[in-house]
Amino acid sequence: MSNEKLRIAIQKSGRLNEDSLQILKDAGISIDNGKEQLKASARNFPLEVLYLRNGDIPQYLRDGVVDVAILGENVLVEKGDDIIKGEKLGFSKCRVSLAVPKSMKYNGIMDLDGKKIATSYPNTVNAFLTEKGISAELHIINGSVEIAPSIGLADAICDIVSSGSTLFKNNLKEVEVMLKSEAVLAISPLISSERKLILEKLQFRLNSVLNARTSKYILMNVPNDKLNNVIKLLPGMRSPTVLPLVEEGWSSLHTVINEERFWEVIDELKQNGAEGILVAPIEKMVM
Ligand SMILES: Nc1ncnc2c1ncn2[C@@H]1O[C@H](COP(=O)(O)OP(=O)(O)OP(=O)(O)O)[C@@H](O)[C@H]1O
Ligand SMILES: O=P(O)(O)OC[C@H]1O[C@H](OP(=O)(O)OP(=O)(O)O)[C@H](O)[C@@H]1O
Ligand SMILES: [Mg+2]
Repeated sequence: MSNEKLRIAIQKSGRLNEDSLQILKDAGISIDNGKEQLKASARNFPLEVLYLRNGDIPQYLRDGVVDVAILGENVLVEKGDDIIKGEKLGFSKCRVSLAVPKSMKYNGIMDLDGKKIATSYPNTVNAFLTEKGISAELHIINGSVEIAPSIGLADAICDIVSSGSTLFKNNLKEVEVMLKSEAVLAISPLISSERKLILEKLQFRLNSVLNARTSKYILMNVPNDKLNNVIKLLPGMRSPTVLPLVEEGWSSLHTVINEERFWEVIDELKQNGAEGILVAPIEKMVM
């Protein structure tokens, strides 16, 4: 057997760290995790994990020092346009937005022409403003961007927004959403063909976890004369399973459904006489 290992970078500490370790764990990969260690190996998968600062990861990918990473899409947009974007991982959802003081009358992006904007994402802002034909002066800071307007450092800011509470607390309002982001698998353009084979195995496992996370296994009892209506509401993996109940005229119907779709159709299921609806989590889902 080859000793080849895939090198993955994940955030050392911060918002992505915990969910990144969790998704690897759910994919059946156990990592010996001395918290102070900056490098660790997986026990049961050919994977070496490097714990790094997010902002440094695009350069490591570019140089081929790491093969793959878990990173916010927003970081790739800012400084990794040569990095290959893989699977979206469904966590750390946020947006990168422009915000101005609540008291400012904002009629459109032209109101920012000639203004000063504080941000940690200069390339993203520049690309956005250039496309709109706006020129502004950027003030680059690495954190606490939202206080810039209140201390007279800038007229507007560009930063990450999620719940909006940081903007609210700083008397700011979101005026333009420049991009939407979530954690993604980021892949080095220099990855070797040998390691690519390991990456494909990792991607297969991650996809099984992701499919399972967004799907539910549902069971319900349905009167036979309504079965066709109910089946039309529920597209399954191939098609639903229908089993007769002991009580005549009734069937038990089993299927897999996207959780959002389930909430969309629940009222119609009930209207069609479905009873005893059970919804169960799925641990892994191989398509
Ligand atoms: N409030 C938020 N809600 C959801 N996701 C967020 C939020 N803030 C940041 N993120 C996402 O998580 C990523 C990591 O954010 P975090 O603040 O932990 O790290 P950082 O300070 O940008 O990076 P570094 O590891 O270099 O210190 C961001 O790039 C973004 O994709
Ligand atoms: O819309 P909200 O839910 O309030 O989230 C947005 C805030 O979260 C991030 O900061 P973080 O807490 O990661 O602090 P940091 O600046 O130290 O990275 C981001 O830079 C915003 O300030
Ligand atoms: Mg942050």
